[in-house]
Amino acid sequence: MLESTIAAIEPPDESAMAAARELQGRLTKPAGSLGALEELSVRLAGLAGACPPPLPEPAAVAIFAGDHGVHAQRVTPWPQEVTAQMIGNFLAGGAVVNAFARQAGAPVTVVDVGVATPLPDAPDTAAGGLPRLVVANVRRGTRDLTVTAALTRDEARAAVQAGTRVADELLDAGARILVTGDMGIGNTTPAAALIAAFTGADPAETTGRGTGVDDPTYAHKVDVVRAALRRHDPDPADPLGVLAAVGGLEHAALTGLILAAAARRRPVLLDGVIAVSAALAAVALAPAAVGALVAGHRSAEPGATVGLRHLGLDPLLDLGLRLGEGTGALLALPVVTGAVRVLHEVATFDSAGVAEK
Ligand SMILES: Cc1cc2ncn([C@H]3O[C@H](COP(=O)(O)O)[C@@H](O)[C@H]3O)c2cc1C
Ligand SMILES: O=C(O)c1cccnc1
Repeated sequence: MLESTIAAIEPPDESAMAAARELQGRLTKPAGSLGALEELSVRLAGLAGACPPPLPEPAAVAIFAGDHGVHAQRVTPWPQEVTAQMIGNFLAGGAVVNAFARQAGAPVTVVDVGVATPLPDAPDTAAGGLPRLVVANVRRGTRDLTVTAALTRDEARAAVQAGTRVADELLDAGARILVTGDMGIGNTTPAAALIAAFTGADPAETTGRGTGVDDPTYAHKVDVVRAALRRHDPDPADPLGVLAAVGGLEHAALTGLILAAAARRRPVLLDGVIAVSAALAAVALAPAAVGALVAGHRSAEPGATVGLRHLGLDPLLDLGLRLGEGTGALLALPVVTGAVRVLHEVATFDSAGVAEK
């Protein structure tokens, strides 16, 4: 199943890109005046194989949640139970991601792909507007990657496939763009390890303060990432092996979501450092998947910048966010829609009777 998804991912359609570039040049604005939006519109035309590409509406947010054995190494000050408790908050509509999703008009799906502690009772989602919960728990949290591989290869594959299934469901239901979200206390540590493994950057460059650790904890966290890489020596040519050795269940599921969307020529709006680490795995598995990726924002986590550089992606927003959940990506959604809307709605010099220079 994963192999057929990967095989279906094609490079961008050059003629649709050329048509979008040409159309941008005829619209009633100075050439290039929409800056990064112009190149984004060209990329989305290439992905869709059409000019103009479809408006990315409606969007759908998928928040993948998992726990982490490396939590035992005190890489985060928060108790592990907060992952499950925040799922309760998401399902009740009370988290930051819910506020931003309501603003964007995007439904939220919360996926338990590897939470370790019991989930709180879900509120009655029939009430309308509240997120849906999908239970696809592969195991109750990863193993401690400083001691052993975080996941078996089969577990990593199962988590990737959970992500592809969720993407397929959301796209079948009519979503035209997928927005990535994550929840998992401790998950910036495996993200830093994945980014170091796929880019070759030093753990000191890929590790950040996550929820806001103090100086001694930060130094320890860098050591933990360094020790994990030394122990497992993950091979970037074996992306599933990297995800298994030093990844997380939500990271692997996000990799699957990206691959499935790319296979169906639909864009994925990336949130923060967890999404970037998953994107590196997806692009290692299928290089052409990069054509489906839009970087929503530049997370304050330094690994996100290292990963985006490796992917050749420029983030749309740079607001110093360091939350995750999908928050930064949701704020960028109107920018993506605007970039495409220009190709649909703006008059040409010819049609509007506006003189050219
Ligand atoms: C209340 C709360 C809400 C969150 N929402 C997202 N995260 C974010 O912070 C966590 C990663 O940071 P670290 O690796 O330092 O633990 C993840 O759960 C991520 O989604 C949160 C964290 C907390 C505490
Ligand atoms: O940017 C992120 O994705 C992020 C940053 C800190 C904590 N959790 C997530």
